[in-house]
Amino acid sequence: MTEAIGADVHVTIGGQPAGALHIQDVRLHFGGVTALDGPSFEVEPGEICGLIGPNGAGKTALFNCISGLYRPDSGHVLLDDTDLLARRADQVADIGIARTFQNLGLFASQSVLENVMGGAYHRTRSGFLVGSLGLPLMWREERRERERARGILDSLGLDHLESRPAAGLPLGTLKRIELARALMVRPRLLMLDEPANGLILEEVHELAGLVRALRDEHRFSVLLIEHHMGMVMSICDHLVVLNLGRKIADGRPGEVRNDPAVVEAYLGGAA
Ligand SMILES: Nc1ncnc2c1ncn2[C@@H]1O[C@H](COP(=O)(O)OP(=O)(O)OP(=O)(O)O)[C@@H](O)[C@H]1O
Repeated sequence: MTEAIGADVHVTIGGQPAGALHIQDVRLHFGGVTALDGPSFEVEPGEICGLIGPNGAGKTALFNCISGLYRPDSGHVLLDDTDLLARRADQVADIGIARTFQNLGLFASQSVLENVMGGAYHRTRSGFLVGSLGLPLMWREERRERERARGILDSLGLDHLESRPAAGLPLGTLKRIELARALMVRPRLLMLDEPANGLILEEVHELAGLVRALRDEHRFSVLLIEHHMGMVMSICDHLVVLNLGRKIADGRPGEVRNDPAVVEAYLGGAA
């Protein structure tokens, strides 16, 4: 079980204005497989946009294009006016893009605090390893980020776990640790890849409330891949539906929910 989190979450993550994400005609092939067949859409600053669709629709492929892990064959991906396709995966955090992974990206043997601090690695001039050699500037950087990580853990009700290794902690707790690590980026756009996967219903409700509370307080934009329709419908302002690499719907959740193409491609199949 995860600890109860109220809707009133206060986290010191530092303010950066939310970014608008522009996806324009993105195409990506793997040999003969078309992963992305030209979807275009916008995520407005501060909105929670759900990216849904059946298995193999291209959702994770698009996440990987945004976060620099895949290079599309053509198209444009921008955060405000910054061209993300000109950046490497290790550079996108610098402009305020944070993501979580479908299968968790935590280091099992590291402590919870070390895992969360890893989210700020890009911010330090040296990296924490050099800092541990004792150079004063690096040491101050590390201490500053350590305090920020502690503040975020505290706000998410995880502070009592900071010295524990990630290994062996319940899945719901690990998901929140990953979220804490993403917050260390001071996100302008937070990308969540199936955060509810594997959680029990009560944990999904808690997570949904937490994501919305964080967005309400910090006004970052959220792009959410999620198969759990209860979570999607309860927190998304906007939905984009992919099927076979193409966008088949784009609009408010209530409208998209009843779109015949969506019912046919995805929601109907899941019902
Ligand atoms: N690295 C890769 N190599 C080859 N094919 C890939 C690769 N990544 C994705 N694909 C293919 O691209 C298509 C889209 O996959 P993707 O993982 O983006 O779907 P998805 O919508 O995230 O599905 P799911 O909901 O199951 O996670 C699929 O046909 C997949 O097999």
